[in-house]
This record gives sequence, structure tokens and C-alpha cells, in this order.
Amino acid sequence: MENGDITFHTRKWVRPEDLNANGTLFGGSLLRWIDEEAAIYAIIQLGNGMAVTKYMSEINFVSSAEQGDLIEMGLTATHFGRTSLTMRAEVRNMFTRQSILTIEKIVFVNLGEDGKPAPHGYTEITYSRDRVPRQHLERMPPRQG
Ligand SMILES: CC(=O)SCCNC(=O)CCNC(=O)[C@H](O)C(C)(C)COP(=O)(O)OP(=O)(O)OC[C@H]1O[C@@H](n2cnc3c(N)ncnc32)[C@H](O)[C@@H]1OP(=O)(O)O
Repeated sequence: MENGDITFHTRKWVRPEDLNANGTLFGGSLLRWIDEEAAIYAIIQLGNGMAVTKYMSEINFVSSAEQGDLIEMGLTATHFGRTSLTMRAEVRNMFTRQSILTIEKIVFVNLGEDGKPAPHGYTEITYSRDRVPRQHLERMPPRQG
């Protein structure tokens, strides 16, 4: 599987505590949000809560956002390796669709119980919630039908 379309999931409202000294969105806040978004995406794709950030390529801050802006974060898997998952990320203004940030390559590694890289066995993106991390399985509602 290579180069899926980006799906925009999470929206954020740029608030005063997210601003830098210039009064625009602080890059550190944006990176914290995107790292968490990538972690959630990796957990869902790999069905494992033990997935860690390994590598991020250049980060391109394309344009700034201002207080009150509504932004959305998107990710897509671009490559399933043996133990890794590579994603592409984009953050954009929800209404103008203007790009705010792009990261071409974010690599997460699937860890085993021993904390070492472990094969995840997946090769394709899932668009449903069928790869449930073990610790959440017993709290799942029973299947209908
Ligand atoms: C969500 C978070 O915030 S997590 C917190 C931040 N992250 C961390 O603390 C992780 C710290 N790093 C580590 O613990 C270790 O580096 C590990 C366990 C992730 C990986 O250990 P390594 O010895 O590098 O593992 P290994 O060499 O087997 O590589 C594992 C995979 O990562 C890939 N990889 C390793 N280095 C890189 C790199 N620089 N760039 C891209 N991919 C890489 C490998 O190609 C391999 O993928 P594959 O199995 O799909 O082919």
C-alpha cells in the first residue's frame, strides 16, 4: 500500500494559550497535537497501544494560524513495514483549506511486550475499528446481530 488519501479527523480551536509571542499559533503546540494524532492513528492501524514515534522528517510550517481559527489535522499511512508504519501528515485551515503544516514522513514502530520492535503483520490501511488493542478488547460492547 502506498500513498492513501489523507483523512482529516481532529479539529482544534486555536486558543490564547496556543499562541507564540507574535500572536500566531505556537509551533510547539502544533507538533504536540500532531504527535498525539499520529500515535492514535498508529494504534488504530497496528492494533497495539505500544507504538512509539521513531522518526519525523522535515516539518514545513507553510502558513500560520491565528487565535480563533479552526484547524483540522490529517494523516494517512504511506507505507507498512515489518515493524514500522510510515505516515504523512497535514494540518490545514478548516474553512479556507489553506495548508498550515506538512510532514512528509512520520515513522512509528510497533513494540512487543518486551519493548522491542515486533512485526505487526499489516500491509493495508483499515478504515474501521477492527484492529482493537488487547487492553481495550474486554471493554468492547457485544457485537449486534
Ligand atoms: C507517541 C510517543 O510520543 S512515543 C515517545 C517517543 N519515542 C520513543 O521514546 C522511542 C525511542 N526509541 C526506541 O525505543 C527505539 O529506537 C525503537 C525501539 C523504537 C526502535 O529501535 P531500533 O533499534 O531502531 O529498531 P530497528 O532497527 O529494528 O528498526 C525498527 C523499525 O524502525 C525503522 N527505523 C529505524 N530507524 C529509522 C529511521 N531513522 N527512519 C525511519 N525508519 C527507521 C526500521 O526500518 C524498522 O522498520 P521495519 O521493521 O518496518 O523495516
